[in-house]
Amino acid sequence: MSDGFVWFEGIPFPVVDFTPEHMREVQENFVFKDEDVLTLSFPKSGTNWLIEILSLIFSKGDPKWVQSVPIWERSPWLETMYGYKSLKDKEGPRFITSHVPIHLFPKSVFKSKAKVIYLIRNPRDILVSGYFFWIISNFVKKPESLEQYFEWFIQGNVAFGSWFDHIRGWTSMKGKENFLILSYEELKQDTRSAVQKLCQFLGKKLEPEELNSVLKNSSFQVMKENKMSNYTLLRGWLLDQNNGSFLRKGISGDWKNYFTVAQAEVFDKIFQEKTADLPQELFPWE
Ligand SMILES: Nc1ncnc2c1ncn2[C@@H]1O[C@H](COP(=O)(O)O)[C@@H](OP(=O)(O)O)[C@H]1O
Ligand SMILES: CCc1ccc(OS(=O)(=O)O)cc1
Repeated sequence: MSDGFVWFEGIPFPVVDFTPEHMREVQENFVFKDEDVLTLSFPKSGTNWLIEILSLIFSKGDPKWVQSVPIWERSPWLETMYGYKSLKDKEGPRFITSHVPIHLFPKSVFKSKAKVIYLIRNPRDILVSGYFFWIISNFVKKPESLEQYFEWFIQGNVAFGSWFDHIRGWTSMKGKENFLILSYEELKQDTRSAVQKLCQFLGKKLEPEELNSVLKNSSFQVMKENKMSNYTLLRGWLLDQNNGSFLRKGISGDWKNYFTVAQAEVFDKIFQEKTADLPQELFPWE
């Protein structure tokens, strides 16, 4: 640890439960199984919403599991020491979460038939969401202002590095049979259709009332009140005791309330430069 991050291969990671040695161990030794379901994202893309939906799909809409087991135990965060320990010898199908960029990820995933879901979100909303989350967190460098965090974000000096590199890396898997790209925006716009798409990808069939229960129990309001999913259990340790909320607004386009006109222009320019050669259908918000 040096400046509020742990650095591994030139990329900043959180300081709690991460070490470079451990990151190397995960990269070299974690073995994926064909039955695994892997949620991948850049932080603040709606990762925990997707985990809640997956938990409910596999429970056929029964909320018992999401109401009794913390979200980080249901789909542990692979690159943390805690997550790796709980996952590596676990029997049966596993839910696994990761924010690691593709070039530092365990190679075994590319040989397995594990179902991989990459969640993407407008990076402007990720930036704003990240700013409000990291200022109430105690495990990454805290920005002093949104202006400062804006600079860090476009330079890639935030937890897990550059959003642009992250999506370029992972979306190169587009088209593989076991790889699904889903956006926060499509989840928000038509949650029912997005959940049906997930079910199809996962080979799961839900009855209409089971689907309704998935939608109800993964809704923003219900998740915000579920202490197994709203991260209030970590208050006073990884999160500030009284400030802010993990489930903050849960909307698309909130960046418009925070970016100045100049920041919006700078971001547009960088976005265009860095994504010009990528399939534009990856970015449904543009
Ligand atoms: N059920 C839900 N519906 C909509 N957004 C949700 C949600 N659960 C979490 N989110 C949003 O997802 C973001 C967190 O993402 P992650 O899980 O990757 O850290 C937060 O965004 P905001 O800060 O914009 O509200 C949070 O509010
Ligand atoms: C407090 C542990 C925690 C919770 C949620 C996080 O968000 S994200 O998964 O990185 O987007 C990070 C850490």
